[in-house]
Amino acid sequence: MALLQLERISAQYPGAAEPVLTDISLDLGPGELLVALGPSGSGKTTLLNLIAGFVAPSAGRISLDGAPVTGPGAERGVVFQDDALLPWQDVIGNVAFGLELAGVPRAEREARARDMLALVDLAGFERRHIWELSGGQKQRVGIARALAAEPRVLLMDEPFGALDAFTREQMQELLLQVWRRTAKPVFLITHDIEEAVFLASELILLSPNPGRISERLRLDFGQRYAAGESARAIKSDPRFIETREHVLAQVFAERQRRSA
Ligand SMILES: Nc1ncnc2c1ncn2[C@@H]1O[C@H](COP(=O)(O)OP(=O)(O)OP(=O)(O)O)[C@@H](O)[C@H]1O
Repeated sequence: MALLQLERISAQYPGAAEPVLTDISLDLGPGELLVALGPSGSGKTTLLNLIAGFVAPSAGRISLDGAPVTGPGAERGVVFQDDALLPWQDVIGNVAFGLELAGVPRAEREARARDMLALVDLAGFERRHIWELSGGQKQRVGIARALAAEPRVLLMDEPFGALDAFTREQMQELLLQVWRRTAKPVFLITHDIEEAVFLASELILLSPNPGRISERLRLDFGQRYAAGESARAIKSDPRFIETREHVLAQVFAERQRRSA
């Protein structure tokens, strides 16, 4: 059964002549990693904000566990590209911050924060200051913080977009490990084709003006990585290359159609 369901969603910003998204239907099932890939302006962030409850749809229905989504909620944890960590708090303070606001007692919230830091391979970093961390480590703190609230789904808005290429690959691998360890369903948006193909168990391609789903693909490269195959072996597999080229061709064909 779908945990998160979008049925024929459209969205339009006040005063805009055109809708930003039209007729978006998708399901996120348990243990899935759904990736939305699209060029700038195709409405990726809007789609994530609709699911997060930051923006309301102009038509259609969004539900989580069968209940309509009407605003933000702790059962949807969000990780942003530039994770706004609190500079005056140490690492564990940042991860436990939401739990503190929710009134969870100190011993319990610190125990949970420690577990989440271990999950993202940051055990031993609890008392570090935020300014002592690299970009990739900050993103891991952001993931640990989102998971600490025990959300039903994790929503990720271009989470690795600001990282250098090497760190970005490391973070993709870390995300797949976290995904395997927690079985947490993930919805992630990106404009990086290789990242999308590597991570997704289901990939949706978004086209702009107005944003809509132009193709859906079921993929298993991320599952293969999570099951122990090396990232290098997967990314040099002819099937991976073929899929990446197919997606690239779709994106270019769409761009050509638009400029014709
Ligand atoms: N709050 C807003 N008010 C009005 N228009 C907006 C708002 N947010 C986004 N838009 C418009 O909606 C369209 C889609 O934006 P959105 O950020 O969802 O796309 P995106 O695919 O995430 O793009 P990018 O990859 O550049 O972040 C753009 O034309 C943008 O100008």
